Amino acid sequence: MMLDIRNLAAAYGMHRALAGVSITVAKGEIVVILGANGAGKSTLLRAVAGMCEGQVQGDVYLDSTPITGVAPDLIVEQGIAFVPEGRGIFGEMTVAENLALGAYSKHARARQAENLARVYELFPKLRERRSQMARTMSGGEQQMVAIGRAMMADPKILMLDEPSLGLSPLLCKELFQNLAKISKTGLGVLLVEQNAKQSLAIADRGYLLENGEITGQDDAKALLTNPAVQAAYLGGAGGSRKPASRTGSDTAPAATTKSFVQPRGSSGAKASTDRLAGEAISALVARASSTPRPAAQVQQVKQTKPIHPAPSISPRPDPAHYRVSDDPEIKHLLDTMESAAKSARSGSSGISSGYPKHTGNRPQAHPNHVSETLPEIEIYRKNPLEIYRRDEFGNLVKVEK
Ligand SMILES: Nc1ncnc2c1ncn2[C@@H]1O[C@H](COP(=O)(O)OP(=O)(O)OP(=O)(O)O)[C@@H](O)[C@H]1O
Repeated sequence: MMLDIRNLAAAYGMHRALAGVSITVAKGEIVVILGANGAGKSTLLRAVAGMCEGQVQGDVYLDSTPITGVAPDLIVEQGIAFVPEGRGIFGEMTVAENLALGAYSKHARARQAENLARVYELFPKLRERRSQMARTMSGGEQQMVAIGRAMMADPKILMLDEPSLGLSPLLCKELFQNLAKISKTGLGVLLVEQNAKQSLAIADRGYLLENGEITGQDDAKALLTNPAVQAAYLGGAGGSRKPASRTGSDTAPAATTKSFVQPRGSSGAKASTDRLAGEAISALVARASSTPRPAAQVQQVKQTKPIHPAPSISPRPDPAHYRVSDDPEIKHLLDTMESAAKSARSGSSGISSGYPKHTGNRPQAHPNHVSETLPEIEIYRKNPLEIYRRDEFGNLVKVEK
């Protein structure tokens, strides 16, 4: 087995995003992971690529070599290339320059010419447009650049996070046909997709990811005809391709979605609360207090009532003078978060003791000690890659994405 993911778990502070995930991808195989928004699909790919911002536990093997805890650039060097959601290509660089960036590892540099020929053969349009600025390319062409750049790393496994996002149906079709061509060259493809129909059509196997856990797996053809998969992902009765959003509609219940894919016991409202779990309560209150809340947000918070039963609600003050920290619901929420944060720091939640491998330099609280000071802020973010180009005077100028 080329890629072997065993028992992978990931958590962002208090929020568990993945648990016990095991997935395999063989040489030349296309494997698709289907899941609702927030199911943990991106976290899974980022964890395998060594780029997860949270704490990761479990084992990942590439051709039987363990790669868990290895730095992202070394994972690329070992043979896993990752095309993130949003592509991440450099708009102010030409197509050829973007492709060349993909061959930065020693191993890939040695095979740069060969890989470039392979990319141009797969995507003849990239050869035609090699001198064009990437930002002036269409969405589909930019996706080709992103995939081409990943292939310049000479990978054994290509991982893609929702590559069809934002593409027209015609371009989606072309994209999936291209992925099928790529797999025929011997690469294993691990794909996260919301476009279940077209991705399953080219895939060999698929996994269903629900609330961070694998809840089903089968041959792609069997999944295509599975009534539950059809209902949840293929526009069947009561189904929805985007059952829950992480952003604006977080708090809206996806009542029409079948429970087969709806994240269990969670909602967007809980997830967004958990995202704040690492931040100091004092900072949250200070930030909230200085920001008058617009009326629309008042409405959203009210919708969280079923999840966080609030104390009785007093009449709303004048919205012009409204301060978030005065809201009893917010106070209740902050109190809950603070006590959760305290118990996590005292070791009772098991999060800090359960994720020993990648916790960085975070100080570990003594198990019996409950700190009286407020929690410090924890930031799960790594520096983005920055690229500079020399101008005609020899000065370095940052190339924007
Ligand atoms: N950097 C982060 N910090 C805190 N929480 C995060 C972070 N990234 C993701 N999460 C949370 O982890 C959970 C899984 O997120 P993830 O992005 O992996 O889901 P997804 O299945 O890829 O969703 P989508 O289809 O919307 O991209 C969500 O609840 C999300 O809010």
